Amino acid sequence: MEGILERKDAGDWIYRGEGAVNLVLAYIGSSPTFVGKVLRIQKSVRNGFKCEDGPSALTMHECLLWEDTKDLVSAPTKEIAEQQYVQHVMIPLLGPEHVDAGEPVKVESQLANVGEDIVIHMGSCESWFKHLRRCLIGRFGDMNTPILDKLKIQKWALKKWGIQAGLKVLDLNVAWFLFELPSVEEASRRNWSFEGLPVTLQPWSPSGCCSGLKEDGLIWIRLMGLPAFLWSTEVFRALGKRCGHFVKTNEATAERRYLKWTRVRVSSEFLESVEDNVRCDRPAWRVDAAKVNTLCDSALLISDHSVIPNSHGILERQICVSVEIKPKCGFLPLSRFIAEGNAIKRKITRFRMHQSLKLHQGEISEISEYNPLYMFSGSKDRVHKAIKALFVTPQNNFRVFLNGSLILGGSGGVAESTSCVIGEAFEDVLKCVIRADDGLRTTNFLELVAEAVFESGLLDRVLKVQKLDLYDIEGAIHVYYDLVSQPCMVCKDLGEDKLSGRYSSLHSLPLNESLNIVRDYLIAATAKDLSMMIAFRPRENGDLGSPYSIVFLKSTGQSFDYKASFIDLDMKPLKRMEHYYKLDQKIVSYYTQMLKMEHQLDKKAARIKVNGTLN
Ligand SMILES: O=P(O)(O)O[C@@H]1[C@@H](OP(=O)(O)O)[C@H](OP(=O)(O)O)[C@H](O)[C@H](OP(=O)(O)O)[C@H]1OP(=O)(O)O
Ligand SMILES: Nc1ncnc2c1ncn2[C@@H]1O[C@H](COP(=O)(O)OP(=O)(O)OP(=O)(O)O)[C@@H](O)[C@H]1O
Repeated sequence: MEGILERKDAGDWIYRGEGAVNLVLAYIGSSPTFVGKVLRIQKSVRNGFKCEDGPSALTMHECLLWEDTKDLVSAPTKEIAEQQYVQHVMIPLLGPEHVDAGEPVKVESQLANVGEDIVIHMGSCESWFKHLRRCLIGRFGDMNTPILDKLKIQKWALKKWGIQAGLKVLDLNVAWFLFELPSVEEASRRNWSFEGLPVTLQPWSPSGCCSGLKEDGLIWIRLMGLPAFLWSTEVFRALGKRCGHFVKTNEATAERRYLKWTRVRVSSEFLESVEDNVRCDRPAWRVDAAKVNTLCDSALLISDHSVIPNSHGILERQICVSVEIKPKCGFLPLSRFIAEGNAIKRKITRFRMHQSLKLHQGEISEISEYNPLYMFSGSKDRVHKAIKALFVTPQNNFRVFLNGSLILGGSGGVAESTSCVIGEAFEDVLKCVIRADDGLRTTNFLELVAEAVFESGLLDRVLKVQKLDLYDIEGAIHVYYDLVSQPCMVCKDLGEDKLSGRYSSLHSLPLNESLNIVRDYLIAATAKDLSMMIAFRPRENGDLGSPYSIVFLKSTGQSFDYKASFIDLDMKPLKRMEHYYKLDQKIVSYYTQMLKMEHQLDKKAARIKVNGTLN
């Protein structure tokens, strides 16, 4: 396995799908590190989003909002912030079994002192060794050390070691920092402490690192005991620059299949090449809307949830069919802050109303009969009805994969309604999965999906999280403006006095309550946008113990192992609150106008019927 994905690796990755924010690639190569994984790469919206490596990936107000989740607030990049959000916010709510997140920091601590061996070309690392003689490795506290601010450490080091200039600090990972300094003498003279944490400094010398020369001019380097070194963007950057040529990692490093996700270093050439390769697989409008963000130097490696590995994490040559369901919001809001004119929101689902607007805007060609209230009803029959409606109109809410390849639904976007031809082709492909006569396989398959959705009980959890949105956007938006210390635009537009009007109770909440409301609203927004993937593998007679749940399809007498997972648990940006409010108003106002028009047309038609004229 290569530590950095380079241009030559791009051919091993093929298009799997995409949403508004990420492009997802599936692996078709043979490296054990990547088999059974997908790579999630950030896109940059054409109007300007940049992958920034600032001191925090969050805005000042977001830092305030998530201040109780320290690891999230201190995340240096947007991508790490996403990981931390899944880890610390969504997993506790949805349960760890079905969320693919793990924790990179803790993973390292499990392996502390194991060491990380890589091979580099001897000839190319001379300058690196020279450079390293001027470097110290500092360990601040232990692996439980809260994330430390590199700038603070830099200031501390400058002051303590009396260095005027030439000090560089590299944030290696968690408690580890690499210091490059003009002279290591002053620093290594004695033990130090930083904010009460003991600081251990060690010089990084080749003799301490190398475990022996290889005959072919290659050398093994042990990277200071912590595997995370290899997986740190900064270290890869340093290695790339200073060693020139990174050849491979040792077996143990490569055998990290048990990790649920990892950040992988990617070169911009890899990203550019991948972008070229997959362009023709992407929906044209997605290509126009966003391109791969080649400024990012890492991507997320996540388990491929469309396939089921065996209990040892190995993918077998067995048929695996999977469904992806984006169930959207599963309840009707009750908030007392919903304006009278918007009362329709209490009766009609947001999904249904949004369908009308989407149709009007040409985003879809047909209204879906899918009803999220059925999907979340907890009744098997209704879940079944919901799944059948999704099959008929998959849009971006339903996809089916066979061994990782899309066999139904829209690749990276919205699918047209399922035509007879598509339906027949699907029925045919199901031959290898469902043992039933022609014409019955799709019906049985949809029953299997409904059974698993119902059995798993996962949607109950999702609904609970969605319902954290107690105030509806019509309430939460007022609180938002207070949090960001801006005049409330909603009160202004409504001509309300913020302090004495209908929303004054919201505008006079203590800060901690305001924070809770907006935080819960955003968490609920994630839960309203997530997708669930369920992968099925037929159980053969004699299959012994399996780590997966089992679902029995009565109509065909078949049993299936199934694995259900959530994907797309991204944090929603705080500033999107305004967009949420505007979109909500637009959806409701379009729908109410449409109802009015329909009503008028009905009346007119009734008059024609009675009078036989248009008057
Ligand atoms: O606002 P919605 O309900 O239209 O949801 C958006 C989705 O549209 P949908 O209606 O499901 O087709 C939208 O899906 P598409 O890109 O249209 O497939 C995204 O999921 C978007 O989230 P983000 O921009 O990736 O953070 C979603 O935005 P959020 O509302 O989750 O922020
Ligand atoms: N872990 C995974 N295993 C298998 N397929 C995946 C995985 N993650 C994502 N995909 C596929 O890639 C597609 C896009 O991924 P994802 O939903 O994460 O993108 P996004 O840009 O965050 O989406 P959205 O715009 O909906 O927020 C998914 O619809 C799914 O088909």
